[in-house]
Amino acid sequence: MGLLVDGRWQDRGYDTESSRGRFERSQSQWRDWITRDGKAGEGRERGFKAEPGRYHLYVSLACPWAHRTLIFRVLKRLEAVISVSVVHHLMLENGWTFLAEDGATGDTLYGLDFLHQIYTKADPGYSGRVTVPVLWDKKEQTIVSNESSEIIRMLNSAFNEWGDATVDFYPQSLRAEIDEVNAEVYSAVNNGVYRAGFATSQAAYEEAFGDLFAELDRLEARLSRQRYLVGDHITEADWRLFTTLVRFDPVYVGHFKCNLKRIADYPNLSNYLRDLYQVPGVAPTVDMRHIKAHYYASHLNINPTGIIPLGPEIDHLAAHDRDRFTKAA
Ligand SMILES: N[C@@H](CCC(=O)N[C@@H](CS)C(=O)NCC(=O)O)C(=O)O
Repeated sequence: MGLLVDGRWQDRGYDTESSRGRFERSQSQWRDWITRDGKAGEGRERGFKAEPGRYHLYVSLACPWAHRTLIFRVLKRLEAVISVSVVHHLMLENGWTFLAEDGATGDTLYGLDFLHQIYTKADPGYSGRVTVPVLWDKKEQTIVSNESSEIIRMLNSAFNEWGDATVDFYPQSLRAEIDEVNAEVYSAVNNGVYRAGFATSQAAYEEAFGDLFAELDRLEARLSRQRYLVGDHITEADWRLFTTLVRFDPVYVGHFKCNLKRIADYPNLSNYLRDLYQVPGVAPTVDMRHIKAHYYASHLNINPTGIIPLGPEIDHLAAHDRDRFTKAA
């Protein structure tokens, strides 16, 4: 694990010393927008026009943030419109690499060795973390965005001419509620598992752990009343929660010490997880081998032997009971 400083790669972990053992996620630095007409996003200078074949995603199948973008690409039917490269699941001294083994594709655009070279191709003086997902513009040869929450909004609305315009995961009328749910889920759950797992003080771990399970209890109650997080239609909020839930029992319970309960112990959350998993197109985006191997073998500060546990056994294709809401409606 490392980062770029003035364009030079340095092998360094997260600094938790200055924050009393707390893991604090850095802000993503590339925040431009692809729009239908090519106008720059609000407060931005560079504009990017939606065009088929122009853009590319660099993802890891292990990463929950990158996973969101893959789900949107599939469900918005953008596979032929936006191409993808998959990094290798191991992230060690060189960060994410393009070793083309075990389901990783290599860098299908330039044949580079490391993801950090994509960042320095876009900005030779870049300082910061080298994260997936990256939304890349093949025409301008630059990064449009490395912020998954914004990339999924672009995929949701900018490419409707070529994708499925009937699918809208961020409808105007639900935006305020979606944003509200996202904010809670982000800090306590999506980022919460990392705050627990990467904490280097007992107090920081316990704080994250408390926030996480309090929020899972609230979500369990919410999902006892309605099929999805925001009513009876799947929205962006559901996909953002899904990518954390699907990793929870196999990885976060053990590796990140989020072990008060498993998702399997929450009837509504576990049925909801199966419901989302069974949406056509979603299952192939879930690569449990990459997920487990990445976390357990890349974070050697947490798991020094790199041994990847074999369990648990989970059947995401088992029946779920979520139709009960639709039928009652
Ligand atoms: N805010 C970013 C976070 C992305 C992120 O942290 N990705 C992780 C993988 S799960 C990563 O690439 N980490 C490498 C690092 O921090 O050095 C987003 O949502 O896109």
